[in-house]
Amino acid sequence: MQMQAVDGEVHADLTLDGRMEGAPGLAHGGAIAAALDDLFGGVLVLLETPAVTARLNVEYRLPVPLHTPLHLVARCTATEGRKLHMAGTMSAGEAIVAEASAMFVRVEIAHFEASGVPVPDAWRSWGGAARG
Ligand SMILES: CCCCCCCC/C=C\CCCCCCCC(=O)SCCNC(=O)CCNC(=O)[C@H](O)C(C)(C)COP(=O)(O)OP(=O)(O)OC[C@H]1O[C@@H](n2cnc3c(N)ncnc32)[C@H](O)[C@@H]1OP(=O)(O)O
Repeated sequence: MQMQAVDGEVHADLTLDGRMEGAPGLAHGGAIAAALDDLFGGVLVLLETPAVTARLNVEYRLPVPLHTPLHLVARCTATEGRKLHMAGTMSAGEAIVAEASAMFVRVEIAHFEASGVPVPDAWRSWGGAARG
């Protein structure tokens, strides 16, 4: 998913296809949640903060059709120690089809390095969990 930073928010355009089908012709709720969670990952890049999803809440407002352009927007609404609160929307045209809120928790880069797969070099200059 291609993301763009606009005025402190992260925007993305996405069209879901048959691989993301739930009910016939409609997007699977898990795909909608994954897209919004991924977008919150983009907010972390904007903030240069390594963190992970601790809690994700999705409100499914309308069925999401496949093969239809969707617009997603996310931002960080508050920080509280290691906790980052996120909010985002997915829209089809003028209609908001899903809204998400999430709590991320800042971690050290070592959290990701534990997988054994190298992290991007840029992440090493970011502030980790110790940052206030
Ligand atoms: C991931 C990318 C990051 C870098 C950015 C690059 C972006 C690149 C762009 C795009 C790439 C794609 C990026 C995708 C993005 C999606 C993100 C994911 O999918 S992340 C995978 C799913 N999430 C996990 O795997 C977490 C698993 N959980 C943990 O590792 C731990 O539980 C962790 C770190 C969340 C907390 O563990 P503790 O031991 O470090 O800290 P404790 O003391 O337990 O919690 C700290 C505070 O948070 C609260 N807390 C923790 N979990 C909570 C929960 N589930 N609900 C409510 N509060 C919770 C606690 O009560 C505590 O609060 P008090 O400080 O006491 O006030």
